Amino acid sequence: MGICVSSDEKAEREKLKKTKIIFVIGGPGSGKGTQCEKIVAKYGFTHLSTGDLLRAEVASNSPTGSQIKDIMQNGYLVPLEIVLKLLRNAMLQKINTCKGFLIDGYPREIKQGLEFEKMIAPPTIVLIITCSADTMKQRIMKRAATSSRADDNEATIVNRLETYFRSTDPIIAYYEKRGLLRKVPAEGDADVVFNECCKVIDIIL
Ligand SMILES: Nc1ncnc2c1ncn2[C@@H]1O[C@H](COP(=O)(O)OP(=O)(O)OP(=O)(O)O)[C@@H](O)[C@H]1O
Ligand SMILES: Nc1ncnc2c1ncn2[C@H]1C[C@H](O)[C@@H](COP(=O)(O)O)O1
Ligand SMILES: [Mg+2]
Repeated sequence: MGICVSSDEKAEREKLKKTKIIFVIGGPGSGKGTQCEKIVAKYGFTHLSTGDLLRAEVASNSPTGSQIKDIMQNGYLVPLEIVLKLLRNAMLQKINTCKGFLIDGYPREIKQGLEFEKMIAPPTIVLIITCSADTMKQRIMKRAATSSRADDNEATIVNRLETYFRSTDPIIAYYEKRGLLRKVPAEGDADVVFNECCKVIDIIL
């Protein structure tokens, strides 16, 4: 017997497939959130950061929040099922008003990308913000002075960088092969980086 899909669910899937979806990836502190804010201001897209969704879950003291708190505090990846469920729900909440999605911090592994396509839709492009590990570290340590993030500390940064570099090359190769990858160098000033992001986005509008 086939799986029964309700007409509401079919309509949601169709809407998600028609919406522009930009994955924004890059190392910890590379500037994903900063660029997404600028893109939102110019293009009116909806910004969803998986890190923000997970931090909100921790702050809510839900059972899932308790399950992932230590993982995040130590700079490791949260299980895919948890991240994707939060992300899909957040997308569905915005689908009727959204001009396009910026999915910040996802995918962190190829299987996240594959499962997203199965459950939601393929990305229109994958924007990768690139800078050196030293630059990332310096940016996070500067942010640590004012952020309340439990993972903005030297010990966790080491793990976050290791996690990033271990899992990212296969993601780059996978989306490059499909012609979806767009690289934006991010050593420079945030406005210079933004200018490069705009060149990439203007082409898909
Ligand atoms: N191009 C830039 N030049 C200098 N500082 C920057 C630049 N882009 C972002 N920053 C600063 O670096 C810090 C990290 O930026 P941001 O939060 O956007 O990174 P992120 O990739 O979202 O990090 P995370 O993965 O930890 O969420 C912030 O304090 C931000 O103001
Ligand atoms: N896509 C993700 N998969 C697994 N874990 C994730 C994902 N996005 C965020 N996380 C966890 C692990 C990260 O160290 C923290 C903070 O994310 P950030 O993008 O730096 O805000 O959350
Ligand atoms: Mg961020």
